[in-house]
Amino acid sequence: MAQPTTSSRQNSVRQPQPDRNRQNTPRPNREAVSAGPLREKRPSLNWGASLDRWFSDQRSALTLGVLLMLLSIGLFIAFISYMTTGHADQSVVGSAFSEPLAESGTETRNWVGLVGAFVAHVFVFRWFGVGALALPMIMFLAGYKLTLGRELFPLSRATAGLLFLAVWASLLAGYIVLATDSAETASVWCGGLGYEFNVTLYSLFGWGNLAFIAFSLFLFVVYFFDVRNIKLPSLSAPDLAGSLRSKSPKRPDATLQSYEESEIEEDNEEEEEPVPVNTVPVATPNLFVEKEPEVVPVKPVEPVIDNNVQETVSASLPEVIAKTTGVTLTIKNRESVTDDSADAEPSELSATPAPTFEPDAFDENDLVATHGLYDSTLDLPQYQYPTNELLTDYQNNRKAQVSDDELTANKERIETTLRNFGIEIDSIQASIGPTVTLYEIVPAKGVRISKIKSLEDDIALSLSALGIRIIAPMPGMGTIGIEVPNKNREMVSMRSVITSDVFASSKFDLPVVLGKTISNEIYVADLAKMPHLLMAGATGQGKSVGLNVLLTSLIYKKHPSQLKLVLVDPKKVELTLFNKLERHFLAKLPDSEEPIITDTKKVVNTLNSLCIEMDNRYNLLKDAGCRNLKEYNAKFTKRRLNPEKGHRYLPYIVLIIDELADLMMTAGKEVEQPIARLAQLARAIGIHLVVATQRPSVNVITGLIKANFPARLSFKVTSKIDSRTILDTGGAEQLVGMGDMLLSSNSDLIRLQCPFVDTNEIEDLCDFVGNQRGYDDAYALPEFVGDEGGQGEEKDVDLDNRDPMFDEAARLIVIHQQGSTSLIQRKLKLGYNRAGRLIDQLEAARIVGPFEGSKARDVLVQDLQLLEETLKRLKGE
Ligand SMILES: Nc1ncnc2c1ncn2[C@@H]1O[C@H](COP(=O)(O)OP(=O)(O)OP(=O)(O)O)[C@@H](O)[C@H]1O
Repeated sequence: MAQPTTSSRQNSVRQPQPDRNRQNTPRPNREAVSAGPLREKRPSLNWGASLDRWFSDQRSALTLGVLLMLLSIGLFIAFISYMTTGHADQSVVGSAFSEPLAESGTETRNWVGLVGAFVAHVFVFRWFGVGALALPMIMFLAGYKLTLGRELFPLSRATAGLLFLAVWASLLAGYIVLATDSAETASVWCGGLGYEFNVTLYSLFGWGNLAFIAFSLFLFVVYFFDVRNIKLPSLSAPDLAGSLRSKSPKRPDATLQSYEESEIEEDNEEEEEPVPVNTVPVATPNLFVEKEPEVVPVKPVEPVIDNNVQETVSASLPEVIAKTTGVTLTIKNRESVTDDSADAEPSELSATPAPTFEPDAFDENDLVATHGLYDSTLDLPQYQYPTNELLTDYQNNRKAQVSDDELTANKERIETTLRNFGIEIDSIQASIGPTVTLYEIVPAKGVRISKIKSLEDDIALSLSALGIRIIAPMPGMGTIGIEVPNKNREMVSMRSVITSDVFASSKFDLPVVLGKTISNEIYVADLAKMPHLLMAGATGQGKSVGLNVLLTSLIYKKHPSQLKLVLVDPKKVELTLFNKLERHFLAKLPDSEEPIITDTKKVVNTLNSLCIEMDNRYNLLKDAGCRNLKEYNAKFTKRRLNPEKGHRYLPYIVLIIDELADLMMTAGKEVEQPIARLAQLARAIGIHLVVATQRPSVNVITGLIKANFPARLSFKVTSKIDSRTILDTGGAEQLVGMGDMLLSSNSDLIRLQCPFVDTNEIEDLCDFVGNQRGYDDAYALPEFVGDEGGQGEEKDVDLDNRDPMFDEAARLIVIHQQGSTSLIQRKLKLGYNRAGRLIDQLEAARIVGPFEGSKARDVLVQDLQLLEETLKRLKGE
């Protein structure tokens, strides 16, 4: 027989085929189809792919989902019906195939007819008995997921659980049926499986097979709920009552917020951070709870009866066990709690503090599939980025052109001056910048560059201009540059740079627009890469405007959830306008009233607090196996980091200090050390420093500070020495003020004109942002108790009234030999305040040494044995 030719096969492929997915899959270009190698495109050859396509088509999923739900309801009714009418139907089902169908159909008593009776007969009578009900439940859950795209309960776990219960219920019912000798009437409850199994087991163990059935339940509970240990209650009656009460009060539909509100009422101090208003975590507490779960300690709890709160949580299996047997199971697996009980704090299920609680079944794939990527901006979903109209359009001042006459005259003067000193030049070219014009000279062969450089003052004199700067040689150009200030300079408006393409399309992490270069290009830098910036400039030369420009750039580009500012303003007036951003962009110490720090003592505390934040962040990065903030946040966004282990989205923190000189005078080493420490280490974890000073002298910009600030920016300074101090080279003393500046970064020196932003514009900007809905409070930095605070508190520590977690914390500290609050915080999952109180108590008990700045305290007890003795002594045993 003639085989079809290749072309005839191709033709058959090109025949119009009914394709259900046509609307979803882009239709291939006709020509491409006819011209391309068609053999590979034959859809009929790849069943797997077609099936995949069919499933990925939302219409198919919807159809299948609804079908499954309908079937599950039908089956459920059929099974229930069979359990009541099964006996009557058994003969009908038995004779169904020997008699006409219509006849059998009319005889059947099942509510879902003959089919219902038949299916129920198989599943209920032959197999699982009452356990068969699990089947329609599983089908319903699967159908629900397919139809609505989300899960009522985690499907795989629910299926596993229900399948177990199906078998187990059948076994238990089988046992009861056998024990009561009621197989004749009640075998429908246990099904064939349960009955036969029990009969077999009975012949082996007698009535002891109940132990087997009970043990199988125990095994299931252990593995399904990942139970690690059983704590027999050593609690007194009120303790137990307290502990049970502490876990049960819950509104059935309690959102995370409402839960936290009640927590806040209980212990206001425990609050660590403003609760982010992120809709995703609110709806699904299984996901990103930004607040660390607090372990509920076992302590006598005063009965608190809250009328709003009812014990309506559907008791989970471990709870039932706990209530009925008095044995508390410590549950490790968070997901074991069903969806609505996921509202519950994990540790609430344990009557004993459970520092070992580590939810490890954190299935990020499931989470991303169900909820999508984490979006920090959903904290403030309505937030509007500032509009360009808030900034003034300085049309009139736009261009200050240098006239041709001015250009030629300057060129000639330069040439003459150089010739007068015996220097010949081959060519001279001018490029006009906003503030200065650069004359680029190609010197004749044999001219020594140093000679030209030494003529700086003479050239300035002949041009009768201030602020001439000679760049000899121009880096990478083979020319010599002479910068001559323009008579009429251009004012670079903030609006013109913000609206520029370079800035608008910038993908930098922390883009800051620093100004215009000499060739009129807009210069945008990434503060995250700098990674810190030192700024100097004599008074009135544009430093404050420069800081405002920097802040404006960041506020224009960043969402409040991504950036926090710590503003230090010892001059008290420069940054006050930014007060309005308190609930959006500012960060402050928990106890401080003012979001902008003006008091030196507070500055020291804030800097140390940032060091703690840095340490905390490093610990988080270490746990997450990430090298820097970007990787960490990317991982968090993909929901691969478990918030219950303390992980959270980490915003960038930019610390701005407006006047370092003042601080160095009043606090010296106290500020120098944390600044240097932050500058050395904080880049990777997203804390960046911008430090400005009027006096760039060596006792302000010390070697320690300078070494850690590779990017430095100088406005006009008063002397060459100052210029050297800040830039390591002269030149800043030659600048012409009003935002004329030199940026030294990676050994490049660039002259820039800083944009101008006026106070009115800043005011409008801050009003615009500040009037929008923000967080409840400023971003809370970790609490830091200064030296004298620590001393004072020591007297207040009452060791008779120790924290319930005291022993646990002491053991932790001794095991790790590290007296750090953050260790307690992380390992015991406590708030900062409570961890701080614990460390004070540990100090009072002489388990740790006194406070030593941002370093961890000494641990005074060497091993656990000694510690246990100390603990006994404290208890008076
Ligand atoms: N980029 C700029 N473009 C145009 N004019 C500017 C620019 N920067 C500053 N000026 C002018 O210089 C004045 C002083 O600037 P600014 O207040 O920033 O100085 P400062 O260095 O902060 O002074 P101080 O240290 O005394 O606070 C401004 O009022 C403004 O008129």
